Amino acid sequence: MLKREASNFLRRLNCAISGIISAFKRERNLHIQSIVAILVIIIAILIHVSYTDFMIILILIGGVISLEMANTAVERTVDLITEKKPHPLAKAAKDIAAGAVLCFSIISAIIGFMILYKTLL
Ligand SMILES: Nc1ncnc2c1ncn2[C@@H]1O[C@H](COP(=O)(O)OP(=O)(O)OP(=O)(O)O)[C@@H](O)[C@H]1O
Repeated sequence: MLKREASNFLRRLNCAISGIISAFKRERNLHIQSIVAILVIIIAILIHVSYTDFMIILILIGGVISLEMANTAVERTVDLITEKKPHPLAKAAKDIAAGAVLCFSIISAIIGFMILYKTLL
């Protein structure tokens, strides 16, 4: 029983890792966001942000990257269903998913600058 649970967990973990690899292979936005994330982490370390601020930065980075991956999943599902034929609902679904990433990215950038400003003051 426990062995089956463990094997199911490993199978799901393997699927999730495949999903991450698949998204990173094809999504240019994820490459850009990852480079920005690495730069932000390096700057945060160099200017000695507080432990709490560093955790906030990690949550924001995780949020942006996770939302981008969810956006990618929406895009691929829409393409699968519509076979890339134009449809107003397909447009709405993709635009709303992209809007969610934009909202969180803007909030993250604002919080990032607030942390930078507070730390350098
Ligand atoms: N089937 C469709 N019907 C109507 N409009 C669509 C459709 N597919 C895409 N669009 C419009 O084109 C825009 C770009 O779509 P696309 O699938 O190229 O996504 P993207 O945001 O450029 O992401 P990526 O380049 O990573 O695939 C969407 O945001 C949407 O407004």
